[in-house]
Amino acid sequence: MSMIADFYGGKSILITGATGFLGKVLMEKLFRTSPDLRVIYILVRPKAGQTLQQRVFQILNSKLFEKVKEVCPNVHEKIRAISADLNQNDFAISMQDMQELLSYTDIIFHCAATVRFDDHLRHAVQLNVTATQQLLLMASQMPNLKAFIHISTAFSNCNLKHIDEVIYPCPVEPKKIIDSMEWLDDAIIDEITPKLIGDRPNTYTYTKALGEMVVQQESGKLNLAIIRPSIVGATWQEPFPGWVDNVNGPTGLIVAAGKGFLRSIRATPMAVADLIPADIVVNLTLAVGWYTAVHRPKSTLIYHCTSGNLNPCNWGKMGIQVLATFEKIPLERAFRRPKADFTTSNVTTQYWNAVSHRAPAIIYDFYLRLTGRKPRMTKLMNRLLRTLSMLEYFINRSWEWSTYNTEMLMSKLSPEDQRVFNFDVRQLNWLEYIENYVLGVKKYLLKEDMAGIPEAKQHLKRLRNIHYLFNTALFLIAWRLLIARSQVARNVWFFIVSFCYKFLSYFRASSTLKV
Ligand SMILES: CCCCCCCCCCCCCCCCCCCCCCCC(=O)SCCNC(=O)CCNC(=O)[C@H](O)C(C)(C)COP(=O)(O)OP(=O)(O)OC[C@H]1O[C@@H](n2cnc3c(N)ncnc32)[C@H](O)[C@@H]1OP(=O)(O)O
Ligand SMILES: NC(=O)C1=CN([C@@H]2O[C@H](COP(=O)(O)OP(=O)(O)OC[C@H]3O[C@@H](n4cnc5c(N)ncnc54)[C@H](OP(=O)(O)O)[C@@H]3O)[C@@H](O)[C@H]2O)C=CC1
Repeated sequence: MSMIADFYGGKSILITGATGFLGKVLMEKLFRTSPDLRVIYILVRPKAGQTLQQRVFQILNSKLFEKVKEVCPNVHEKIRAISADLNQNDFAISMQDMQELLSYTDIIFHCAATVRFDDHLRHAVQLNVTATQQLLLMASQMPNLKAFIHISTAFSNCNLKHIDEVIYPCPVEPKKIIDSMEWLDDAIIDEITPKLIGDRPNTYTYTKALGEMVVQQESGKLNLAIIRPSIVGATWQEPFPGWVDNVNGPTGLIVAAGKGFLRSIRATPMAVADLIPADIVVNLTLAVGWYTAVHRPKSTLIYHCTSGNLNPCNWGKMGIQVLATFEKIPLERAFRRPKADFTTSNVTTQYWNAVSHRAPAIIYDFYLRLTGRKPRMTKLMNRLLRTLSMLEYFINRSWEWSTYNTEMLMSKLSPEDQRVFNFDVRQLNWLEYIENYVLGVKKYLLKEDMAGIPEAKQHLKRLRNIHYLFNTALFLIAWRLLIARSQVARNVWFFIVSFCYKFLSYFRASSTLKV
């Protein structure tokens, strides 16, 4: 009997960010392990021409929710999508919906955020700080609320090397930042952004740190906890291995490597790749929700959901395994063969960017133009290089996160809960996980059919032949130009030709003698 699953039975749960990567895995696990929960309220905005209902329908009918439908056939009735935009005052929730949320909510999981690294500070503050503050205000008016779980990031303090499960204050109070965003114009915000974020690499990590401070300021009144996952990757085991549906973090680079766009990346192979599977994050989150509501710790506990100190893997090992998997199971219609390497200096990075990224893109676009098609590769490559430059900060450093609270919580779980809500990253086999991750990228993100593997391998063989042909042609042209211009090259060429001629004459003469 799982105490955690039992706890969520009959409860009304509010999830923000339920349409996101982590939110969907969280919802799936809740429905699968506690099908008798009362309702899950999700705050959703209409997006990309889809209504709320269409968005929910699409999620529930996706591969991710296949198992849920077996254990909870009436899942459609248990999900209540509430129209909300976290950028608006009171989230633009109708009075009636607001009343329902305030009256019934038992637990809140706050996952919504902007995870873009390059977001304008005003927008990042609005979503990651102001919206958190507003949600806390709403929470304080909920008579039945038992726990508020805030999802932050292990990188909110990435300006430090060793990070404990505590809140590190930012120099400027979040309230002051929120106020200033209301009256400062964009130009001034742009000017002060580097000063405000200080030694953090982007507005994302900075605003997530401010969000934590906002949560801490409410800790006297509410029963709160903060979860800090590191780099969230595809699922490890549940509902099945390798599930992933967006390109954030390493996923996009795995796609780019598999399609042959990514040939070199500035990374430190020995740096710790602090990846954490999405299902581990979700299991910890649900265990924290239970523990916070039932045991009501005296202070707001912070839980690091990281892998580095318990079961470290490095980027070198990860990269090699990604490429090894693509050897066996290639992606379809690759641009070039998957073959990438790590570089460590700025000079070599610039060199390989020019030779391995920009030059092939220019040549391919030239070919597209010649064949009457629209060039697109240079644009795509520029975007990839921009993305690489944004991610580089995280793949050239290592951090140490202490995990006392997470380990303490593990020890409080019954053996059954440790099994059903397993967040023990020590049990994870990295090579197996990465292989499943790559497979998941192919199947669930790119929706490629496994039956297409022989054709994909054939395509890679063709690319290899084109590569050899191209290199030979390039060499011959270069050589021809060289001997036209240099006496030394002509002498070398004369020497090689006469040597070959003599060798052939000798070979012919000796074979004639034998006869
Ligand atoms: C020895 C052998 C070596 C072999 C090596 C080869 C193997 C390679 C695999 C291993 C590589 C490991 C790399 C690890 C990278 C680690 C990242 C760590 C990040 C840690 C952050 C902390 C965790 C968090 O808390 S937050 C969650 C993470 N958030 C993000 O990841 C968001 C990042 N994305 C952005 O901020 C933006 O998308 C940005 C700024 C990168 C680009 O913005 P832009 O406006 O230019 O474009 P978009 O419209 O957003 O997208 C354009 C285009 O790019 C695609 N794309 C987006 N993100 C990625 C990505 N991560 N990788 C690749 N491609 C990406 C996107 O889909 C769009 O494509 P279209 O085709 O145009 O639609
Ligand atoms: N992915 C990762 O590697 C990590 C993530 N985290 C944290 O985990 C949480 C979830 O991240 P993840 O699932 O990856 O992110 P996603 O980008 O996949 O999801 C973000 C969610 O927030 C919602 N959202 C954004 N803006 C609004 C808005 N204005 N109104 C309503 N909803 C909005 C999105 O809705 P919509 O679908 O409408 O856009 C989406 O559901 C975040 O707090 C993030 O900081 C922490 C560490 C690592």
